[in-house]
Amino acid sequence: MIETRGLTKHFKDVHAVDGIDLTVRAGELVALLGPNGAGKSTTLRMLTTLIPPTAGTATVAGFDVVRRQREVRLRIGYIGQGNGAGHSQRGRDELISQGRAYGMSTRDSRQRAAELIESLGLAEVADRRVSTLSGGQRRRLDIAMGLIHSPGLLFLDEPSTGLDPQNRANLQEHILALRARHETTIVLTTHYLDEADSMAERVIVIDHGRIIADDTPQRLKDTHVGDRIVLGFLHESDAAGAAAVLRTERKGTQVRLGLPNAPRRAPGILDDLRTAGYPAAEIEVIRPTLDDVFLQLTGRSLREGGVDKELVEV
Ligand SMILES: Nc1ncnc2c1ncn2[C@@H]1O[C@H](COP(=O)(O)OP(=O)(O)OP(=O)(O)O)[C@@H](O)[C@H]1O
Repeated sequence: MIETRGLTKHFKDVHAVDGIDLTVRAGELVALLGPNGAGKSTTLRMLTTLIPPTAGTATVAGFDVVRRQREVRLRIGYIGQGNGAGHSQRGRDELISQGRAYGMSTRDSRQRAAELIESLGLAEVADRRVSTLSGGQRRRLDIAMGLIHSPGLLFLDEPSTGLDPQNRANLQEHILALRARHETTIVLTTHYLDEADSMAERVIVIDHGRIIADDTPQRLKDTHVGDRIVLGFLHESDAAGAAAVLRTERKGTQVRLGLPNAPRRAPGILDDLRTAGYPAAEIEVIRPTLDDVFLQLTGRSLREGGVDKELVEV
C-alpha cells in the first residue's frame, strides 16, 4: 500500500524528514509515534501529495506521489490536524458535497454519507450546522469526510488531539469498527502513548525525522525494555540472600530483577525464595510502556513532549 525509499524533506536547514524507508501492507493499522516536531505530519503530507519530497521516492496505492498525484488522491483519505468541514453547513450536506467533489453521483454520495453517518454515530447531529457540534462529533465528521469516496487507505494526523479521554476512547472505537467493516488500511500519527499501544498492531517510532524503531507494541516493549520485578524484604540479610539466589543486585531491603513475562513467573519466584528461607514481604511487577521504550532509545521522555503540546493547545 505504501512504499518509500529514502523519503526526505528539508525546510531550509530543518531536516524534518531524513531518509525514511517504509513499507505498509494492505490492511495494516500503523501508528507513527514521536514527539512534537519529529516529522510525523511532514511524512503524512508527502504521502498524501500535499508537499513534494526533497529527495527519495514514495508510492502510495501503487502510484508515485510526485508524478501521479491525482491517482494517489483518488485512492486515499486524509484527515489533517485542522477541521475539514465548513462551519455554517450541515454535516450531511458537507459530506455529500465532498463526495461530489470526488466525482461521485449525488445518489451515490447521499447513500455513502448516510452509511458513514450511521457507522460513525452521527445520526442525531448530521442535520445540524457543523458549528454546533462538539469537538468529538466534529472529529468524527472529519473522518467521514475522509472516507466518503471509500478509499482503501486512510491517513489520520493526530485524530484525537484536543479531545477529552472519553471522546478519545469513543473515536478510537469508531476507527477500529470502521476498519473492521471496510478493511481500510490506516496510518495515523499520535503522541498519545496509550493510543498507539491500544490501537496499532505496528508502531513506528520517529525521532528527528528518522525511524528509530518499528514493531508491534509488545515486541518493542519486550525487546527494548522488558518486564521487571521489585521485591521488598523485612531485613537486609533476607534481601542479600534473595539477591544471591536470583543472581541480581540488592539496594537496602530491595531486590530488582529483569524478568521476561514477569506476571506469570513472579509467583514461582516467590515460592523459590520462600523455600530458600528468604520470603519476600512485598512485590511489584513493572511492565514497560512505550514511553519507556522511547526513553531507552533516545534518553528522553515522550511524555514530556506530549504534555508540552497539550499545554500549548490550551
Ligand atoms: N512548512 C514548514 N516550514 C518550515 N519548517 C517546517 C514546516 N513544516 C514543518 N516544519 C518543521 O519540520 C519539523 C517536523 O515537523 P512536523 O510537523 O512534521 O512534526 P510532527 O512530528 O508532526 O510534530 P507534531 O506532533 O507537533 O505535529 C519541525 O521542526 C517543524 O518545525
